[in-house]
Amino acid sequence: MKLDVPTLFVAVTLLSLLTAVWVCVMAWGQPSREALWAWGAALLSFFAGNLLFALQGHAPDPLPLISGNLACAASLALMQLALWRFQLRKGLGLRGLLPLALVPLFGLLFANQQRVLLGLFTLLFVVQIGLILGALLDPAQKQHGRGRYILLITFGAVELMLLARLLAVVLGWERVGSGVELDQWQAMVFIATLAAVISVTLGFVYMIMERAELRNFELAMKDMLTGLSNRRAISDQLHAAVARAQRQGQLLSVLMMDIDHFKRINDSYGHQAGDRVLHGIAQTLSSRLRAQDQIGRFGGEEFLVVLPDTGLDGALILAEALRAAVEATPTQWGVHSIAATISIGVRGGVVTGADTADGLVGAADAAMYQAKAAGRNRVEQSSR
Ligand SMILES: Nc1nc2c(ncn2[C@@H]2O[C@H](COP(=O)(O)OP(=O)(O)OP(=O)(O)O)[C@@H](O)[C@H]2O)c(=O)[nH]1
Repeated sequence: MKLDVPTLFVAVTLLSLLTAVWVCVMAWGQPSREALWAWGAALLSFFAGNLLFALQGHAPDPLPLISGNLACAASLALMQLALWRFQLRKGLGLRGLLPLALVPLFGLLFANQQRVLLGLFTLLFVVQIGLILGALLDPAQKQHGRGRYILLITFGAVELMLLARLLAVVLGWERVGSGVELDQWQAMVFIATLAAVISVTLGFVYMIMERAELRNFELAMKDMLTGLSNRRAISDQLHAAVARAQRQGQLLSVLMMDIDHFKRINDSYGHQAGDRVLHGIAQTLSSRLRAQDQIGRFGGEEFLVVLPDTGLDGALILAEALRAAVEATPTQWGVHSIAATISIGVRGGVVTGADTADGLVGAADAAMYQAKAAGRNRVEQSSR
């Protein structure tokens, strides 16, 4: 394959500029705009690097080499910054930009030794990409999604290529020319670099889209105060559980619970303290449920628990354990320790074809009101 190097250069340069501009446009008004702007700046820096490398032969050596590598190091530093911003880490400080100072320093020290310069710049990029890979693999970050895998695979491949190049330079296999003319081999490296830049950009944009999607899903299905499923989500889960239990003739229990005298807590300690109590009780309840059980905030201070494969006896035992756990776990609010109790209504047993999700909730709700009437902080079962 014969590559027309000047045409290739124009294509690659234009494409990198266009990608940079579109990423900056995409950043407009986005919640993750800081990260996207940093990424856009990284692409612009990569574009500038291409232009500077092209000055080889037209500007005194090793100026194009040093300035081009400086722009590439800046591009990697900005990608690292973008990732840091995406991961919401506290400030990158000047650490991420430190490697940039090394480029002119190497240039001054080894101006006439192209091989040493090439080796040092390659080593610098290996370290920079290593830091990016480290951030992507950091177990302290809750990371998942396909975008991250695209970044890991691409940066991983580039890191291997750079390590191979470093070895070739050290062993003297890599031909270090005057750099005046781009040869076919350099043109291939050029294309591979552009492909990698486009690939990591797609991965990064995809990561941001995945996060926005997750956030929308959480807003639609989660109760923001307690972190539990909201009314819509727990109702959907109950409908699905009822349909499954009816199909398979299985047991299903439903618990409706309500915090006792919650108004008094709000009136005595304030609404914020009430919110904290709600959150604390939600934690106490959800930490005691099995993985297959579902819990949601059904109303202001009401929770609904759905227990698949559970008959009345098992549900009553669990309800009593939950009641006792809430009673034994007061919420700390400043110097105050706020005690709270809950009343629970239980409806459990085999689900028949005549049962509906609303009917089960109504029965558990009626039992819960019996518990209130009988003195609160207790469990009652439905007679229906
Ligand atoms: N802090 C806070 N309070 C809430 C929230 N949602 C509902 N409430 C309050 O919960 C209280 C419920 O009061 P009531 O329905 O009278 O019931 P209660 O005081 O718990 O009394 P019983 O249920 O009869 O034991 C009201 O004061 C609501 O304002 C919330 O998200 N945060």
